[in-house]
Amino acid sequence: MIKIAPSILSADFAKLGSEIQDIDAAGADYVHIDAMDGHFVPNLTIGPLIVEAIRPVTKLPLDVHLMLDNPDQYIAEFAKAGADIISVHVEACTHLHRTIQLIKEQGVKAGVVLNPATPVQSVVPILQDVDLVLQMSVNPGFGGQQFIHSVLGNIRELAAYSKNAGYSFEIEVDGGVNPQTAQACIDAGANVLVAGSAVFGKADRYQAIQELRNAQSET
Ligand SMILES: O=C(CO)[C@H](O)[C@H](O)COP(=O)(O)O
Ligand SMILES: [Fe+2]
Repeated sequence: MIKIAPSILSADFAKLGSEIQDIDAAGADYVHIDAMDGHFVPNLTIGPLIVEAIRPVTKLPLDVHLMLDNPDQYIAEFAKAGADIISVHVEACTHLHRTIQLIKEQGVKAGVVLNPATPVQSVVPILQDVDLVLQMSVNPGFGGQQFIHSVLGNIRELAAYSKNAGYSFEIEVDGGVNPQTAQACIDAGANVLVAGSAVFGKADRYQAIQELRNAQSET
């Protein structure tokens, strides 16, 4: 079962509540929320205040992607605001096990994120502790970028690990996912597709989500 996580980075922020209700009614599985600090990535976006405002609007799991230099400092706040999944970049964590433990202590699911140039080896020691691995398929910071095809090798590698006993993590891919690139992601072993412009950029969100979810069977 392929899950679709529309990224609200491409939503109309002037009517964020109704944008989220729209993708909820259209069959989205998660609401993907990109928190950026202007340090780890060259953009500033969403903080816990917005997550708190979104929480009553939907029952969908809030999938929070932290692109912050010091994620430990904000994990409790995002959890308190209503996050269901919190993912941190391996490149931003000096003590990764401690950070993943901190997320779990808040009673939420924990994910680890890899940039396109980060080797899978860097997250292997944490795979038994995480609920989700998020493979970036663009360099983080902005929506609407081109999918980097070399990450498919990483997804295949992660999928091979996920079949081993003791591992139960989802494989999520984020950046440049559209009906053309989704198929390769699914075939490589991803089961959660993040899509910003490919969902919020379309007038018919139901059709956009269906096209992504069914990408595998289109061949
Ligand atoms: O984490 C992100 C960017 O750092 C976003 O989730 C991602 O870029 C989604 O946008 P799009 O599908 O338009 O590429
Ligand atoms: Fe993201």
